[in-house]
Amino acid sequence: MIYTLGEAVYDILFKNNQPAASVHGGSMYNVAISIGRAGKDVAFAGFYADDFLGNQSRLFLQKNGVGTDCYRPVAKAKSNLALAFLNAQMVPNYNFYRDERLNGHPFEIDFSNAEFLVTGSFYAIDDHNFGNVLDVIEKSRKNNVNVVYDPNIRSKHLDEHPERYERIARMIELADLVKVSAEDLFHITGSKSHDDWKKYLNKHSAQKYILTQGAGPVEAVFNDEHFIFQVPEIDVVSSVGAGDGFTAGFVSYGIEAIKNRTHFELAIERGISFAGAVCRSNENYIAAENGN
Ligand SMILES: Nc1ncnc2c1ncn2[C@@H]1O[C@H](COP(=O)(O)OP(=O)(O)O)[C@@H](O)[C@H]1O
Ligand SMILES: O=C(O)C[C@@H](O)[C@H](O)C(=O)COP(=O)(O)O
Repeated sequence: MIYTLGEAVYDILFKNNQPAASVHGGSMYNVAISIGRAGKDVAFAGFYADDFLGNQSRLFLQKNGVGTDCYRPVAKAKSNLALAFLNAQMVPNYNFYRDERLNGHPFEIDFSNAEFLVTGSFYAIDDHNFGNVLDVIEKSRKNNVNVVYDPNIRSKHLDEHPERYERIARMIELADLVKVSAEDLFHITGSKSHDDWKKYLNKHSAQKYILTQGAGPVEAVFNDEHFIFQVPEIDVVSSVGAGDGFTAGFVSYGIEAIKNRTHFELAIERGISFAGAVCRSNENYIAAENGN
C-alpha cells in the first residue's frame, strides 16, 4: 500500500487568460489518482470540505481506485481553489484560495501494510500542519515505511518565512527519497547553480534524490552514484501535475525502486513516462489506459 498525504485543491486552468479546464488537484491528490489508475494499492490521507466540490473530490478518488478511509470531511469548510494561469509553454503560475478550517487536523493512519508514504508541498510546511505531518513521518520511519518528500514550492510560500526553510530542511533530512524540481531548488536556495543545489542537498543528508527540470534532463543520485536521463520531446497540453505524475510513476514501480540501483533507474524511466502522459492532457494525472 502507498499512502499519499496532503491537500485537495480544485484547479481551474486558464489558457490565454480564459478558463480552459478544471480538475481535482493538489500535488499529493494528483499522485494518488495516477497510482490508482496504474492499478496499484493506494490511499489518500487528508481533509476535505463537506461541500459539493469536496464530496466530488472523494468520489473521484474512489472512482479511480484510491482508498479514502483516511480522507476526512470537515464540516462548514469550503473547498480550496487554485487558479492556474498557463503560459505559452503551458507552465502554470498559481493563485491559491484556501480555507484555514481544513488545516491543523491530526492523522490516523495504519501503516501495517504500507510500503511508501509520499508527502510534501505547502500543506506539509504550513504552521498548522507541520507538527501533524512530522508525527506521521516519524511513525512511518518506525514502521519501516519509505518516506518520499517533494517540496513542490511556489515562491510566495517562502517569502519572509524563515521557519519554512527550516521545515523543508527537516523533511529532507527525514526522507528516504527526495523528489525535487529545479524550480523548488531555486526558491529554496535562491541560486540557479547546480553546485549550490548539490551542496544544499548534501548538507541535509539527502542520499537518494531525483531532480526534474521540465523539458531538461532528470538528474538523480543513488548513494554515491549520479545518473542523467534525457526527457523525450512532447507537445505539452498542460504541465500541471507533471512532477506529481513523475512521483506516481516512480513509487508505483514498487519498493525495489529505492532499494536497488538498477530498479532505481527503471523506476525513474517509468516516472518520466508517467510525467509525459500527464503533460499530454489537461488532466493532472495519467489517463486510465496509460496505467501499465
Ligand atoms: N515541456 C516538457 N517537455 C517534456 N517533458 C516535460 C515537460 N515539462 C515537464 N515534463 C516532464 O515532467 C517532469 C516533471 O516536470 P517539472 O516541471 O520538472 O516538475 P513540476 O511539475 O514538479 O514543476 C519532467 O522531468 C519531464 O519528465
Ligand atoms: O498543490 C499545488 O501546489 C498546486 C495544485 O493545485 C496542482 O494540482 C499541483 O500540485 C501541480 O503540481 P506539479 O506536479 O508541481 O505541477
